Amino acid sequence: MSGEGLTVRDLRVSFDGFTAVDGVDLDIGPGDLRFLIGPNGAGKTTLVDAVTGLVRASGSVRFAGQELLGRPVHRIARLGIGRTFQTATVFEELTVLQNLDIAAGAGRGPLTMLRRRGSVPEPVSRALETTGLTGLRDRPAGILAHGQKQWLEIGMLLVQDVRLLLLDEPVAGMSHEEREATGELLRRVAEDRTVVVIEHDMDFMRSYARSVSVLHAGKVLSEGTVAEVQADAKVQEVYLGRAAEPAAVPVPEEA
Ligand SMILES: Nc1ncnc2c1ncn2[C@@H]1O[C@H](COP(=O)(O)OP(=O)(O)OP(=O)(O)O)[C@@H](O)[C@H]1O
Repeated sequence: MSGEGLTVRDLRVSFDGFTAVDGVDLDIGPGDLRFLIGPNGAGKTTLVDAVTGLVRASGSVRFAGQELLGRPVHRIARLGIGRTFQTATVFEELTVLQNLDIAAGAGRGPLTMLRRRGSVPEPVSRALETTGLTGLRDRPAGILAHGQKQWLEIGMLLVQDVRLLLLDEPVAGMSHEEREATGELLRRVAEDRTVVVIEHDMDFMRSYARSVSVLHAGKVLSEGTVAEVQADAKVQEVYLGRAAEPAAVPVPEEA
């Protein structure tokens, strides 16, 4: 495994006096596939918003030796940090290839993009292969299945050479097969990048997480391997107290 790690220290985000992220510390090593789980409103998305510059925060967030807090969104992106949202944002009327080419050109001038139009740049063909979309490269993104759109969005981060990917519920609404394919894709991506996944799907988390941080009320409640987190009485209490959300209950496997 290689790549850069993410270090978060005493991260705090407040909205009008309400503290959504309340002194979070995280050490996410290079090549980790870290899942952030926790009940609704725990602060998971706000934490990712803070890392990517979408909300103001205090504390420290360092990636690849650089402090991120205080930088504007585009400068954080330029450091190799990219995210997806719960709804895929691809250009539906353009082909898969065109979507990837535009993403790859995000950091290039229009002349460079014109010169390259005739051939498929190497990072784009690699992203097509990694995401399994090579056979669909000339189809409009609008006809892709839900899962394939999410993979395209991940591919758009890969062609930008994003080193830290932050993915918000990447398997929401996916079929069983799509979930498995996504898990395998994330494993491939994490071979040489750092991946952070916000997730409510506990089966998916159990199958693919290398490490887990459980957030609750803006704080890190528990952290470790899947087995360690599942065995943590504090985690069981938080989830088992939420009978209205049975899908979110991480029942210990060997209990
Ligand atoms: N822009 C905002 N203004 C005010 N409060 C906000 C804002 N964004 C988030 N919050 C609040 O901060 C808390 C954390 O929200 P956040 O979306 O980060 O939780 P989450 O763990 O991602 O939840 P979910 O799993 O439901 O997406 C919630 O109480 C939410 O209502």
